Amino acid sequence: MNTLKIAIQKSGRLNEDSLRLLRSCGIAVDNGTDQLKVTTPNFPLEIFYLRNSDIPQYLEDGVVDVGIIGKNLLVESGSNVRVVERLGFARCRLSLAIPKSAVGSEVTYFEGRKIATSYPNTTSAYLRSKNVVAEIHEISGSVEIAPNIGLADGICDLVSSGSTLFKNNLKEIETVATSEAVLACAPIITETAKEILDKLLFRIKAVQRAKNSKYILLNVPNEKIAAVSSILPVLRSPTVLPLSEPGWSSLHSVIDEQKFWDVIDELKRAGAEDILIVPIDKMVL
Ligand SMILES: Nc1ncnc2c1ncn2[C@@H]1O[C@H](COP(=O)(O)OP(=O)(O)OP(=O)(O)O)[C@@H](O)[C@H]1O
Ligand SMILES: O=P(O)(O)OC[C@H]1O[C@H](OP(=O)(O)OP(=O)(O)O)[C@H](O)[C@@H]1O
Ligand SMILES: [Mg+2]
Repeated sequence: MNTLKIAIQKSGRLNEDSLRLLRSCGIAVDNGTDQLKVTTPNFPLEIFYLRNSDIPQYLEDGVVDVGIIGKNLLVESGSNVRVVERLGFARCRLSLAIPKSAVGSEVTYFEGRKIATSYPNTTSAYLRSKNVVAEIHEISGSVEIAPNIGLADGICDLVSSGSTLFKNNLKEIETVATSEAVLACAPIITETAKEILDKLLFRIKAVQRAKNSKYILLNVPNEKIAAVSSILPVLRSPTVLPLSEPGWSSLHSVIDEQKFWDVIDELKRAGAEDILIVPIDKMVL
């Protein structure tokens, strides 16, 4: 069958955002609560709903062509798998943490001590790179509890808001790696799968670009158009349309949302009024 086989986490932190991404690419997706393998009616995809931790191996073996997983897991599995696109969700970091009451603020704290983690390979590589010799105690979940029950002197685990560390009386001392969800590709895929992947990537990029950009409309007196335009961090020169009120124009353009906040005060000082910022659904350049 001429399809691209894609692995998605069956349930957990990546599931919802992965499905949302495919849907925002115009692909009709079933949520996979009953079936572990579904095809999509309006795009040549075969979706495999799998355990997150199994996806790197399925990719490496070529059972699936691509998969959405956390970069942290790819690094840990050491698999020969290519990242083809960063997806910007499930952002977190793998960090070292120790009890709040412990004296120490860096990795050397762990010299000759015991560290609990679900990421033994990444953790030992980091300790090696820092010339620290520590004992690694591997556990598969609820790692933050380990120091409190005397299982280890500290941990190396994923942190996002930091609330799990806080609740367990731990303090973060060093970031080992940062992570986000990525689209990863098997070492070898067929030409047909590659063509479908290119189409999927084209859509994903259009969606990602749109997410970070906003459509901006503002009114400005004609004599201030040049000044306002020079401040706007836009893709190209803005569209200028006359208002029915003589001497005034409306400026339209696309801007990076973050940059907009940096220049808002300057824009107002230069004469911009009635500023509207509108979301963009898709953006093809
Ligand atoms: N607190 C967090 N904030 C943001 N992203 C996170 C967080 N915790 C984990 N992640 C990311 O989400 C991925 C999936 O985590 P999740 O806890 O859903 O699955 P899991 O328990 O690791 O795997 P499995 O599906 O095999 O049970 C992780 O590999 C990581 O990339
Ligand atoms: O910094 P925070 O926002 O508190 O998030 C960090 C927590 O999230 C993850 O666990 P998860 O909730 O996925 O539980 P799990 O160990 O069962 O996978 C991670 O292992 C941390 O425990
Ligand atoms: Mg988890």
